[in-house]
Amino acid sequence: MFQIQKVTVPVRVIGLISGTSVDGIDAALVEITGSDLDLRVSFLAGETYPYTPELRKKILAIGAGVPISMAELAQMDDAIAIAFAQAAQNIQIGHEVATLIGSHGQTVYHRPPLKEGQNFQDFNFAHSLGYSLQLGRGALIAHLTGITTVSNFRVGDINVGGHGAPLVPRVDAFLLSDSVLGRCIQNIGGIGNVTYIPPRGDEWLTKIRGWDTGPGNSLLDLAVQHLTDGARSYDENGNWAASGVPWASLVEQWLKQDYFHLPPPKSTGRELFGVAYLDQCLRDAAPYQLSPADLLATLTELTVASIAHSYQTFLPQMPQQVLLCGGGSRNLYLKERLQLLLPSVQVLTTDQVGLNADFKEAIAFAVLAYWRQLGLAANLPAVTGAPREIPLGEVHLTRTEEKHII
Ligand SMILES: Nc1ncnc2c1ncn2[C@@H]1O[C@H](COP(=O)(O)OP(=O)(O)OP(=O)(O)O)[C@@H](O)[C@H]1O
Ligand SMILES: CC(=O)N[C@H]1[C@@H]2OC[C@@H](O2)[C@@H](O)[C@@H]1O[C@H](C)C(=O)O
Repeated sequence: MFQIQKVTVPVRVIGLISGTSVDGIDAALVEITGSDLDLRVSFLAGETYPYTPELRKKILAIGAGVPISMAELAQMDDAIAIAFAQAAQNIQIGHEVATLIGSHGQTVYHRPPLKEGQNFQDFNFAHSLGYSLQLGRGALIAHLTGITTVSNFRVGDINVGGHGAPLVPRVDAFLLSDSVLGRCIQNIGGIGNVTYIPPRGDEWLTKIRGWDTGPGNSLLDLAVQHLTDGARSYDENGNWAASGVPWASLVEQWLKQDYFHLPPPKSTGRELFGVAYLDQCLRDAAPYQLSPADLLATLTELTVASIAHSYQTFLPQMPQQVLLCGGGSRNLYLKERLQLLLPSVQVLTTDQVGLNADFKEAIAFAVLAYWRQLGLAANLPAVTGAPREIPLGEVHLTRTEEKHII
């Protein structure tokens, strides 16, 4: 069985994730040494492998609540695992083979745990556990690639009462902290999420915070698809939105929504910020007869205003820097608007401090798998709401490794 001993020799790991944008599988091949403050990741390759249009359509459909049979669910689980295994094979071309895969899989459903006083189907389960389902089973990825695969990272945190998300903050802490500067690492994928990292010092790890800020690109992408009858899937560089003007009173109205006022720990998904949410936004905007560009500028403003508002409301103090990552970090208009709303803060991307902004999540799941093999904790209780730190992920051995155990 593959096991990491004292890690001074780099371990070659593949990280795989498809996020809430469902745009394809991000694969990163990295070499890792160390464990916490000495953690070092060297990025060897990164690539996004798009899903086939049929598979993407099915994933979006079940995510939007279209009912399917158990047999179809099992088929989807395997179809996604096959696509992930293929991505793992492709990313290794031209490199020495990896010894470990960390696969997040594809989230198709996420229900955060209930907070005290919230109702669920007429019953008040004060401590009801959350539920999060990622498809693309790790066992099949290990079977097809011949590489030990760690998957299903969220369930361990959820089983002890946490949200199971976000999980990247602990990795952010060790790869992106600074001895002097306070930083927010802001991912803008389909959903936005933040990691607040105070300068390294006494008890700094316990002072880290993180939560899902709300919509990232999800509403923007859906609006672009709606406005172009599906001809375009996103607004490249935010150019279309940049030609419009945000409608302040609508943003103000939308910011009253409960999620933005819920204190952390909190997590969300397309279940909330999806098609039905955009439909409501379109109904709210109808009386103003906004041009398509104004609508996109207004939705962009909701994303940046929800980020800025959550920092101002929930952070112990404002950071000196915000480091953007995820696809939304490429939206120049969004970046410009965020800088305007946070004038005292320097808005950069993680690329500018040496960590690839497009593949940071894939890199993080490589690190989480590596930590799992070392038996190290992966969650941060202050972020997920779990009562304690625990190692996360299920380890799937290859067939050869299994025979060796028998
Ligand atoms: N050049 C660009 N200009 C504007 N937007 C972009 C650009 N490139 C990517 N995006 C946006 O980023 C999205 C994809 O982001 P990303 O891959 O980080 O999301 P994800 O990982 O699926 O989501 P999550 O982090 O919520 O799981 C695209 O759907 C698009 O909206
Ligand atoms: C349930 C789920 O898949 N959540 C994702 C999603 O995408 C962004 C945000 O919502 C974050 O909470 C999380 O992903 C990242 C990788 C995380 O766990 O840190």
